Amino acid sequence: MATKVVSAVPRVEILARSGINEIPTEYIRPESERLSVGDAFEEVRKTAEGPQIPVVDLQGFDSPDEAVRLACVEEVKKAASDWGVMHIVNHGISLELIEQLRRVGKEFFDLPIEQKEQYANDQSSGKIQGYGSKLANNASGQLEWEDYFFHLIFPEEKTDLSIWPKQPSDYIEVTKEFGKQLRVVVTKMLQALSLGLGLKEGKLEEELGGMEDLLLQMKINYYPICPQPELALGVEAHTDVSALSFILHNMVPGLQVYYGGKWVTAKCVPDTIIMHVGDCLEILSNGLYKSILHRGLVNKEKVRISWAVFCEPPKDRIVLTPLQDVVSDDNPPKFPPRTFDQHIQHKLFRKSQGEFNTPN
Ligand SMILES: O=C(O)CCC(=O)C(=O)O
Ligand SMILES: [Fe+2]
Repeated sequence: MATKVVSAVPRVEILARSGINEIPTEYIRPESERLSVGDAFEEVRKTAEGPQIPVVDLQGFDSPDEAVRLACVEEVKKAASDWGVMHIVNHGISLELIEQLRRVGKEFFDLPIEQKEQYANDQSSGKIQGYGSKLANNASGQLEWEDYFFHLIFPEEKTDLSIWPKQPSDYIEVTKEFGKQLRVVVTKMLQALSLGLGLKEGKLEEELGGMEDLLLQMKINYYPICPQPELALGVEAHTDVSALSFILHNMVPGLQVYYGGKWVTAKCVPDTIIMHVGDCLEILSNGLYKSILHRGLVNKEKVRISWAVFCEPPKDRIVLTPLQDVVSDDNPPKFPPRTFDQHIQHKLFRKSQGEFNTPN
């Protein structure tokens, strides 16, 4: 008798398709947080006025004219130190490749659940790559309204293609190519950010492990339609532990960043990639570049898919500490030295102590 693959982990997609009008209590956010949560489509309309995530044009960075190049560095520096997040235009990745990436990710998530379950991760045994959903990691058992697929995409020799989707048949080819091209953008951004700190352009890249050891990890976030978007979050408020994170999405709103004491909903700006400064870069720059608090809203109308790529230093080999050139007697180090792994453990510990009381 054929047995059906049934996961012990509840998939949000199944829940969303079951026709429920009310979401289970595990997905309902605490009352204080709910005050600022709403349907993403309604929230993005409200953001039309007020401060907006800056749009940064990277074209000038390749200019032979030094003044044009420096103006671009200034723009990147300003956005990274004021907001810690920006929409990048003229990033250098063709729209065609981005469309292909969107297509193969969507085609994977369009597969029947049983097929996706064959790629299920197993967080309890440390197998973190693959298809997954958030497991409750605190006493309140709070869950997020999303399923995801997580895997390393660069450097190529560290990828494990055996766990990548085999369907659609060009998933691997397209995603590999995207990883390669995004890696070029990573170098460019790290160069601009290094120059912005008054450092040699290769400094941040070198501090983070360089071509061999800086890892690009991709998480495809799949947010099903939610019958009560004003009660749930797709991704709860957090800062990224990475050095940099890049986000593409299917032009459905959802991302919010906490700026100036308010949640600002990101607009869908065509032909741009969103880039966040993560905790590692905040540490290296001694807080000049900000790792901004952000979260994901859901909505009643459309499935949202986002592709987040986290650029991470090696776990144990590098000690992250504010760079010598950016600290002084007037600007002493704001962060103690920690490896990436120690930083993650420290954050988990603080969370388990209930220390992150997120703003409303
Ligand atoms: O879906 C998004 O836009 C944001 C996702 C995110 O913040 C994350 O995966 O860390
Ligand atoms: Fe994030």
